[in-house]
Amino acid sequence: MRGKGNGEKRGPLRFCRRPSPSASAVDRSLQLAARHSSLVIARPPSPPPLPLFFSSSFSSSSSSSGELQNEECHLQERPAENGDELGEGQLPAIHFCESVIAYAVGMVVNVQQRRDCAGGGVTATVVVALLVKVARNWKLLDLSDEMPAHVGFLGLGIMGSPMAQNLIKAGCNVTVWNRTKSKCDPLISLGAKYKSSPEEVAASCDVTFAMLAEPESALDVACGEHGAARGMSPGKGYIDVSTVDGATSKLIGTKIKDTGALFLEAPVSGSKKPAEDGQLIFLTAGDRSLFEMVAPLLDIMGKQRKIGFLKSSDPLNRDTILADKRHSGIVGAEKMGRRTRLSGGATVASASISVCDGEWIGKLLGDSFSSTDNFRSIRYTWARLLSRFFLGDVGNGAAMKLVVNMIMGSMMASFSEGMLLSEKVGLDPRVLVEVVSQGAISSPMFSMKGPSMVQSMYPTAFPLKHQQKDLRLALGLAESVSQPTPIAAAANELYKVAKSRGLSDHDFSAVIEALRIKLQTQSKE
Ligand SMILES: NC(=O)C1=CN([C@@H]2O[C@H](COP(=O)(O)OP(=O)(O)OC[C@H]3O[C@@H](n4cnc5c(N)ncnc54)[C@H](OP(=O)(O)O)[C@@H]3O)[C@@H](O)[C@H]2O)C=CC1
Ligand SMILES: O=CC(=O)O
Repeated sequence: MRGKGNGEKRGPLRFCRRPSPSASAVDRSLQLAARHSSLVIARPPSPPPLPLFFSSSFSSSSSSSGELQNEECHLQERPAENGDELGEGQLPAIHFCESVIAYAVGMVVNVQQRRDCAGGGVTATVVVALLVKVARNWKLLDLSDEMPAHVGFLGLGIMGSPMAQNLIKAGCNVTVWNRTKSKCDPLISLGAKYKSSPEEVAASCDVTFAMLAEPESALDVACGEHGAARGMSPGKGYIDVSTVDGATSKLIGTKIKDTGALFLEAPVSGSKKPAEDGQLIFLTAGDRSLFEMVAPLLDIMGKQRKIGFLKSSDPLNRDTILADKRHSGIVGAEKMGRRTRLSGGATVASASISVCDGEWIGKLLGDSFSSTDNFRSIRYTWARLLSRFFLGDVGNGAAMKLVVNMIMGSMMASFSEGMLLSEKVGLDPRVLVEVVSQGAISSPMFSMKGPSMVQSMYPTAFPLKHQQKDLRLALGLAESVSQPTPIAAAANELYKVAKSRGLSDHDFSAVIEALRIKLQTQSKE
């Protein structure tokens, strides 16, 4: 028994239960016992199957209106890696133990009663499972996953606000601070507490996230006069999710760790919309134990995909399905009939996936189905692909983020150049966007931003000034290992021109305006 109610102290760090626990093995045992009682007594619960991990790549096609029509998911069997976790379908160990306890005690009761008929076994197992459930509800037996009870959030800009909001909506106890206090108000109205300095937030919370503009503000908020470090102490944790360079991150990490607290750098990939939808990718490094403690929080803010595998006696007739954490069940799958033989002899099918709000579509294993209930009768296992990566020592998360954003900044500059060239030679740039979206260089970024770029509109998701900052920091990183990066360097110059023309707070796709200015200047000469 581990007593740890909401906010209760357990050692220095307080934990609470996950806000939305998934159905436990006991719940499932009860459902199973009710529906297939012979299964419950016929044999003890099976051990968790060996973990299977798959890498996936997605390509999407879009309609002429640019709307996402479907996604195709290709899977390849691969060894387990950082960021992988087993899904529920594979019975995490804790749920397995619960089932074993329920079953074993049920058998003991059964034997003591000297009843060996099936009905007695079922009754005993169901009674014990019910007792376990009651004990769990009364916190006499708590086998659920845990997460830090009090969460601080510093920096409520484009990214920080929706991230903190998702934590609040998920039931976390969140305390916020932002330099401009008015940005805290919408979160306070959702239930967040407010403190007037980073120090006070850190002092009152178990873990504190920070999402600041650039290295200087990240450093100031963490280590300044009333910075978070002053409120830190052993058992607490500081997670900096801002995009900064490795040196800044190391400095912040050292100051935090000097207080006895734990530190994790965790910059995110994904912009305003992924932050709102809880679909971010976390690139973490630092204290592994803090990474594990805050994993449930990262999963609230971050992307999760669940890939299911229908079991079939015919290895050539296995199907893959994809679930999305925003939906309670599998979001939908449509059999394509295309199958791929993969390395190691494993065989999985390709399936095209459509999100359809909980309703089933398509066909699996040749059977039509239209409801979640129908699906539940099909045996399947699934792996959870999590979008949080633990990359080792502090600095590696920052470096990964800078490399990714260096590529992104160059891609956007190149896309802009192509759009202007297509215009110049008399092509319709809207058609270019469509052509690009259908081919090998398609990217959600081009499909999302292309249509508004054609209209010279740049609604801010990722501010141009931050993209230029990332290019600057990436060039510094390259310099530190003497690697030439001519393409990124050229792109950086364009973003600098855009900044000097007052486009800092526009979306980074406004870099096309810097090219336009160059064209106009040239034609005047
Ligand atoms: N937007 C995006 O698509 C993404 C951004 N990022 C990165 O996340 C970080 C935040 O980005 P985003 O939310 O877009 O940026 P915003 O510019 O919207 O927000 C910046 C935040 O930093 C605060 N801040 C700035 N300077 C200071 C300072 N001197 N002292 C205290 N606080 C300060 C701002 O406070 P105030 O409100 O008072 O100005 C605000 O809370 C950046 O590092 C960015 O590169 C990462 C992934 C995607
Ligand atoms: O840092 C920006 C992003 O979109 O990721």
